[in-house]
Amino acid sequence: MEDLVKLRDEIDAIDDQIVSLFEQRMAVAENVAAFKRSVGKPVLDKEREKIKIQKVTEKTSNAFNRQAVESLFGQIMAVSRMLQYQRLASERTDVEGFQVGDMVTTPETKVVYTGVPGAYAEAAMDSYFGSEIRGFNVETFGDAMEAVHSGRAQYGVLPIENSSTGSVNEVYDLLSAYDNHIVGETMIKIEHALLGLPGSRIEDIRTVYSHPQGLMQCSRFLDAHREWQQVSLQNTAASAKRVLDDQDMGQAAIASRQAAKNFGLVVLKEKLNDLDNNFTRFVVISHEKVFRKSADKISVCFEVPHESGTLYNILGHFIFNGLSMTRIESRPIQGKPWQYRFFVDFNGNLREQAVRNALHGIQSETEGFRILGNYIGVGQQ
Ligand SMILES: C=C(O[C@@H]1C=C(C(=O)O)C=C[C@H]1O)C(=O)O
Repeated sequence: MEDLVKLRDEIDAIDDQIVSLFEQRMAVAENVAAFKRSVGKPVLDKEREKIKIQKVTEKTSNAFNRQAVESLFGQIMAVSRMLQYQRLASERTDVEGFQVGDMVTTPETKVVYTGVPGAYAEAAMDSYFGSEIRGFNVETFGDAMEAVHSGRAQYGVLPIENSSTGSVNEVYDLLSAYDNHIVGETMIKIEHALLGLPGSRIEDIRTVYSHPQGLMQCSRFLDAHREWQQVSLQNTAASAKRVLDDQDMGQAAIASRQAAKNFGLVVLKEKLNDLDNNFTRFVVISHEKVFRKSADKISVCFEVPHESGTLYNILGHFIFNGLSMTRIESRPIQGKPWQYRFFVDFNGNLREQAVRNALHGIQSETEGFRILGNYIGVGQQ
């Protein structure tokens, strides 16, 4: 025991030196930040870091320490950069052109959703905006993005995630492709039903239409009817419309009860989803770069270089600045096999310094960085 106390004393003495040297190093890093600001040089200097790692690892005496020193200095330089980003971010007044603003709607405000009346997106629009707006529908998610981008609609409502089947990939891809921004979100409970023509019976069904998500969310029910042909359409309400248009007793749609009402269909079976707790989260988008003072959730996207440890370093900016991530998603980058664009949601407001620090660092160390929006998040069930 005596020995352990002695050894720990030794470690303590060494640690005192490490802390003191670390603080000296950080003070120099601060001067580096001031110099870089004066000449307009970026914080990250990959070449210098590479040489640095080479030099310090050469000074080690065995393979274990070589790897340990590489990792340790990777970390030391990462915090040195974070300090520099903090200094530089505190001088910036603007965050990517986002302005504080309120969402004002009037009975003339045009809001676009995808699908035909009765689509879940229409229900999401109603739940977010109420009835005092002018909603209109388009066929595809791309059409909705385009309508918001061109100003034909002030807002758009698009599904982004389902609690049982996950992300709506196409909407993620459109969010990164278009210069539109998330200004709100809403969540609705999805309850699928099997809809047929009046007089049709489950025994006669041969073809079932729905959105791919609708088919996926009812996979257990459909498994029990494997002889049915499953056909994907743009959205669930369009599937109901198809059944009405074709007037074929052998066809059914998986859609909402509301869609049955809208298209004069009958409910052949209710509660089709595998899970009773089935929610879809919708984002509200706008072409304007606005956020509310009370906004508490931020979505960003970026690409990281195809090198080991890069994502780890980027996520370090959230952790180091005390920000809590709520979601991370990745999508393949078109034309760059096995490279990914990441989408991260985290809690915060663009006016907070910690958020600005983190975003400045992430922006500087990634490609194609974008703030997708800062909005009021809905409680995830
Ligand atoms: C301190 C600097 O800024 C960054 C941090 C480094 C470090 O802590 O050693 C090295 C290179 C830069 O990425 C610098 O440019 O020297």
